[in-house]
Amino acid sequence: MLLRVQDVTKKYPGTGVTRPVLDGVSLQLNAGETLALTGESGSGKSTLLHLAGALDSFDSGEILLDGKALSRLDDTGRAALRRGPVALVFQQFNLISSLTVAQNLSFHARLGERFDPDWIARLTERLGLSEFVARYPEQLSGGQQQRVAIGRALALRPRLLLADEPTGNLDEIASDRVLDLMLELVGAAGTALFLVTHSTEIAARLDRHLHLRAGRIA
Ligand SMILES: Nc1ncnc2c1ncn2[C@@H]1O[C@H](COP(=O)(O)OP(=O)(O)OP(=O)(O)O)[C@@H](O)[C@H]1O
Repeated sequence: MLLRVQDVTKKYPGTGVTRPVLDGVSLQLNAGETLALTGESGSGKSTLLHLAGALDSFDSGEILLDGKALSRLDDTGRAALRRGPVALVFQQFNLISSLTVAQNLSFHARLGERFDPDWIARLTERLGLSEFVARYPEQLSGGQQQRVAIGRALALRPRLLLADEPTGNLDEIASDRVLDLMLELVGAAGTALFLVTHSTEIAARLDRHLHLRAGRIA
């Protein structure tokens, strides 16, 4: 079992909201498996993804990644996770504006000492980024930036890719193409994918599909 979320609850303090945002959520994800999470706006999808990526803390329950309890990790342990086993793609791509496409693609992999030039060359080619490698993010379209963000995450050959609406800014055809590529590339890297989406069509293409309703798996 790669990811195990056990009865997790989460409240955001200071908001005056007493109902937990996540209210006893449990799920499991095997190595190499793809899982879609849908749910209405505000149902807690992004919160759950953030918790799985050790970006935020939870109030009770436990999240185990490769058997490691996330509640017990300190900042160093959390940072180490994101330089190797776990990679994230969010709707805001967070590309580094002072680095070229080629440098953005290899940045995290170099930091995590997982730089593999052949794999990055394959990602660059498959993601259709070859002609843009010398450009800076601001010289790219939104869809091109999105593909760089996906490539940068996969450059790590992570065990788990957490993706929050990674095709949310694309039209249907572009979104299908990017999803095809993501599925191909996570398959090639043996990476498990945990993907938040509003689209039931996208969700249907993954191995499994869970739905979150008001902080609970429906
Ligand atoms: N940092 C925060 N502080 C306080 N409340 C928050 C914070 N982040 C999210 N929330 C609240 O938690 C709830 C769940 O938010 P979350 O972003 O997880 O939902 P979501 O299902 O991903 O929504 P969407 O589909 O609109 O992105 C919402 O009611 C939101 O207002």
